[in-house]
Amino acid sequence: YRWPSPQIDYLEKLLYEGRTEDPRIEPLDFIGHNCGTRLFSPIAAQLIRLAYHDMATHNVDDGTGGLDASIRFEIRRDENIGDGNAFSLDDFHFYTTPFVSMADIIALGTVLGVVSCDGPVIPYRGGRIDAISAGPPGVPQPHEDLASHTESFRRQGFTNEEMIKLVACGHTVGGVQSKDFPTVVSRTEAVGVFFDKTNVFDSAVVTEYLNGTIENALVVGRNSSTNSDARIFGSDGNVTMNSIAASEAFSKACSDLLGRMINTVPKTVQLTEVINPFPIKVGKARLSISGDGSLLQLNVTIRLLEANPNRSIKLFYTSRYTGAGSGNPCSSTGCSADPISSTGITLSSSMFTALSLSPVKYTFSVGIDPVTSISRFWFVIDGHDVVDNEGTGYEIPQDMALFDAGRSTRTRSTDPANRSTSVRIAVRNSSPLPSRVYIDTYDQGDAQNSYVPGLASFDLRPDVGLNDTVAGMYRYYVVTIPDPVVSFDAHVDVDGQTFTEEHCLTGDVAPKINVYTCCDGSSYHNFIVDIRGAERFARQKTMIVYETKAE
Ligand code: HEM
Repeated sequence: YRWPSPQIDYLEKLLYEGRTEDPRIEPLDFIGHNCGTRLFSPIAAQLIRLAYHDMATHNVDDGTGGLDASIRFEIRRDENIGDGNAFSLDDFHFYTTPFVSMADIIALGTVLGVVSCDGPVIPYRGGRIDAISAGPPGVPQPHEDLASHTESFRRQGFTNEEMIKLVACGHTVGGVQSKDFPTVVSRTEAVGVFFDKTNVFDSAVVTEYLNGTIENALVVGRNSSTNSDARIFGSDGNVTMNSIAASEAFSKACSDLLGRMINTVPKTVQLTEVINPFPIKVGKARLSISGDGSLLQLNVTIRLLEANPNRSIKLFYTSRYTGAGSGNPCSSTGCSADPISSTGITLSSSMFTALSLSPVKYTFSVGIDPVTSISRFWFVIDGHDVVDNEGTGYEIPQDMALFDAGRSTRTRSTDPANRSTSVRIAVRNSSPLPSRVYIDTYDQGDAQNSYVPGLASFDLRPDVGLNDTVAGMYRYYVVTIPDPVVSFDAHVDVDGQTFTEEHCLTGDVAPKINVYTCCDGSSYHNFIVDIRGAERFARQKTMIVYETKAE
């Protein structure tokens, strides 16, 4: 890894901080937080089941199928019955990007789901590629016999012993619902029956099975033909179940096997290395134009894994253009700036809690002389520790095309079809003038189109109403794009060269959403005020959501 890597940077943040940079989108790790439930079962259970059902069509013989989000096209099959699957897909699609697939998010959902129910930390790799159509059927069903289950798991790449363990690991949270499986749990009997008596990720499903107190409807259900867990768990005389009865053995087995499950991918897919929390994480660097139009402004964050109230941290940068016009280039030691707060913000998330980490994030917002601009930056901690991207510094690749979220606007409407964003790009004056200013947009699709992302391209025109800012050094270009667009790459073609600003978020467009987190951030008391894009939050019953007028 070397900064910047959009894919790894994004996945690391989503995994460990539990959120994206888009202020409209609920943190991913809030979804199943504290093993919270949705309808009948823990949300975590719904996320894990979705990942298994997506993976279960893998064929180890020819290396096809696996965790590839083909479930997007298979969701209406009988073998995928259950609202949890559809809800989970809908949860996940908000987190895809042009460089992170739905399959990667489905896999990440299992890791976060298990941790949110106090289960083990499963090592996570990225790089999955989404299928573009349905795969063959093949999710095991409870009425099938042991031979067909054994063969089904063999095809998925698991031995008999691994099958027993994987089913126990899956069936430690959640249960069977009568509305989905009325022959297993009668509708008049109950809404559903949980697999074990604890609502956490633990070995109770194993111990209750071994000591005969289990109520799991797939073990002691009223219909013996659908007691698939009983057949599987007992298939080797309980040898395997006994081997994972102790909690450490259960945790270890589940971390390994659920890890194998999410890493079961088509043979053409190359996964990344395991993504561990970065000891030092530099966020995305954004160069924009200050509110009063007089300066360039660099916004960037640095996250350190350990809290230290006595730490001092400074950002240094070098000029892009030296001796140009009236500007004052930085000296050879660089210009310097302090963070907005010297104490930083302590982060909390499901993963950081599971790993006993309390990282601190420092935010820098640095005004920069537009004449000399900026080419690279680095940090110095406590006056001596230099953090400089292995010697090269953190590069600002270009200052020709800058997304100006503050001067872009977004229409408000309760009707999604009437919402749009007017995107403004500040383009640095050049000779010759740019031949083309355009954006490549990305939207995450929706349930109607099986969450297939939408890609489009829009040309911008000079914005005559808003021109010549930053001492006449930048000109604005504008285009209005439809609402589903969540991100775009902005390009400026000048004299045979293309300058690009990547992964700009329409969610950054003013008026801003402020997410105020009450209490310690680990509870559900989140108040979202001054919200744009309220539709993003409509499903979240645990939050108070309201919309205020534009500032
Ligand atoms: C022979 C293999 C399997 C069979 C026959 C089977 C069957 C079932 C059935 C009938 C349900 C109830 C679903 C509902 O009521 O909507 C269920 C739930 C569940 N299964 Fe499996 N399953 C198998 C293997 C697995 C595996 C390997 C995993 C994951 C590692 C898994 C994870 C889950 C989870 C987490 C739930 C609970 C979902 C919830 O409560 O919302 N299952 N399974």
